[in-house]
Amino acid sequence: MANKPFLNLRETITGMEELISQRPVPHKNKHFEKPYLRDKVQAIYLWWHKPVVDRELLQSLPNLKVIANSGVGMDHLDLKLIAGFGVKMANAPHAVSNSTADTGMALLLASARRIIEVAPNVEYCEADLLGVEVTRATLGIIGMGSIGYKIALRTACLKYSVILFYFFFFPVRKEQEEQLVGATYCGKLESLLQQSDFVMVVVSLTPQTRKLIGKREMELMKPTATLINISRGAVVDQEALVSALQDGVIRAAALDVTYPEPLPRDHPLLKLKNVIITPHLGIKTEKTARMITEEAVENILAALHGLPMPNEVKL
Ligand SMILES: O=C(O)C(=O)CO
Repeated sequence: MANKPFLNLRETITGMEELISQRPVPHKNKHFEKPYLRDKVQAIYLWWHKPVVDRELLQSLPNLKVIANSGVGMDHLDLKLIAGFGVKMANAPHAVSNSTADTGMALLLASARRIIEVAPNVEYCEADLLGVEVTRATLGIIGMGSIGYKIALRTACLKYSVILFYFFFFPVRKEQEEQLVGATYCGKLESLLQQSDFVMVVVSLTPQTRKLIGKREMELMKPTATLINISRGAVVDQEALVSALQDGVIRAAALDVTYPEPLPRDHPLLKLKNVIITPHLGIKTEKTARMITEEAVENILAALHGLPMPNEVKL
């Protein structure tokens, strides 16, 4: 019962099936194979990146006013193209921050204590299964948006020394937030990589952040360091990562994101013991799904009523 309103909302906004017409409209988007009244559609709620928003779709919806994204990352969208059609765009940075930060911390702890590697082994722990300590470790967070901040908050009880590096997407320092979480701003990515025991990647994927962490950056990291990526797979150079993990350049990696998603079954990353890969779990909790929907509805209603949208993405 508790799920019902949420599902109804989602179907009402995304579900073009609800807008029945007798005119079948073929479209390469699965969501649009069913008949619907194109000229009635004023808003789209993108649920886990679907439907694909391309020129063909935008051209087919003459009254579309707003698109609300169900997450914070928007690398799957051509924002210029959307703006060119006069359509407003919103995302959901607040709703996603806690659950994504939890995913990052879960990966960090699981990797530090080799939980996934040893879990199937119910024999008593052998000396060679030693992990690394997280208390008083140095955590480098690359990207201090809403998720980076929540990660820093979570580390306070572990007495981490948190160092931060902002990337292009968040060029403005948030000194008050830094103070609140006791984080030290690090002016150079190189020095963050050199100092950190755990490096957490939380930046958006943009042309500037694609392969931000490559061979050179991994070589700057400590051989005992762990790389955790909860942003987008393409921010890390995966080929360089495979070599770095095979050659002991870094200790381990924990990835919630890869490219492609999912990885082909024979991908070398899936064969390495010092890697944890989860299937882009980031925001996937029931509560977050509801909150994202609420945030999307708020934005959509604001746009349709000509009010300022709380999370408008401005180009
Ligand atoms: O919010 C997003 O875009 C995410 O992918 C979180 O995992």
